[in-house]
Amino acid sequence: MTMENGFIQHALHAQEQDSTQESIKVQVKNLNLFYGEKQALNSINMDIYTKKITALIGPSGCGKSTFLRCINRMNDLVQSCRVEGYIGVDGHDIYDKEIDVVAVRKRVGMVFQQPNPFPKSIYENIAYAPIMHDIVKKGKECDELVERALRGANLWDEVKDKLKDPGTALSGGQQQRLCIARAIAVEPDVILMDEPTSALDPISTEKIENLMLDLKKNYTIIIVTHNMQQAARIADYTAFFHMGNLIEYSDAKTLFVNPKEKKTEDYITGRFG
Ligand SMILES: Nc1ncnc2c1ncn2[C@@H]1O[C@H](COP(=O)(O)OP(=O)(O)OP(=O)(O)O)[C@@H](O)[C@H]1O
Repeated sequence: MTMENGFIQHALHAQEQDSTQESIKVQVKNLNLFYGEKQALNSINMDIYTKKITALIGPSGCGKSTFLRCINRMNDLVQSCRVEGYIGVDGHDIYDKEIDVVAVRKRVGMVFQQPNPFPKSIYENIAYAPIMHDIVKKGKECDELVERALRGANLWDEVKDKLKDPGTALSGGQQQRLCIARAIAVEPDVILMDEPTSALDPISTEKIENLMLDLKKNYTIIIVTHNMQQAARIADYTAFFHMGNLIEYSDAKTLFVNPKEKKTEDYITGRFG
């Protein structure tokens, strides 16, 4: 079965399931990651739930971004990196030798810390990947998709009259929403966000946070953030990492209000980090 077919079958199956139950979108089992000799992730086990926001928090260098990048195989681009263990997206092992990495990255999109629009027009920033992946043809169909993605990222009203302007001419916050529009244009299931607001002012940050709350109606979102207030504001689930270990993972309220582990408590109360 191809990954695409598998995803469709899973989606149909998911519709048949009780919608009040949490379903697992990403399953991580015994994940170990090495950069050369150095182990950066130690035996991580984690179920990430469908259409929820999961925040990854922890002190600098604890492995949050490394873990995030495993979920769409971005670490493949790091030569010294070796991954052991299992990551399933909708039950498909994304590290399976047969799997198409391009299909994985289409299902699992990514938004980075620094907004990184292509040096192309606003329109082309959105249209490029869907045309490349044969999701739409040029013309009306593509115009509609561009509008849909920009509306989905709460950017349409601000850019609808200047779609031919360069994406790089937008403000930082608008550029980040353009990158989110670009990510959703290929209709992913999961969106990974690596500190998506850390380069933005408070007003742009609030817009992105509100956008994330909108997006989780349709997508599973996993976000790395240094900002614990942000995690507390938007996350349904939160995972606390420390020195490559997953120390505690639970619904966000429990983790912030009633953590089980002393290390978590020390971190969230600012005793280290
Ligand atoms: N490309 C790489 N090559 C070698 N080591 C790396 C690489 N990327 C990360 N590391 C190391 O892996 C560990 C985890 O780094 P990572 O960037 O995942 O942490 P982080 O929790 O996201 O940190 P920060 O919050 O500062 O971004 C660190 O010790 C880091 O130095």
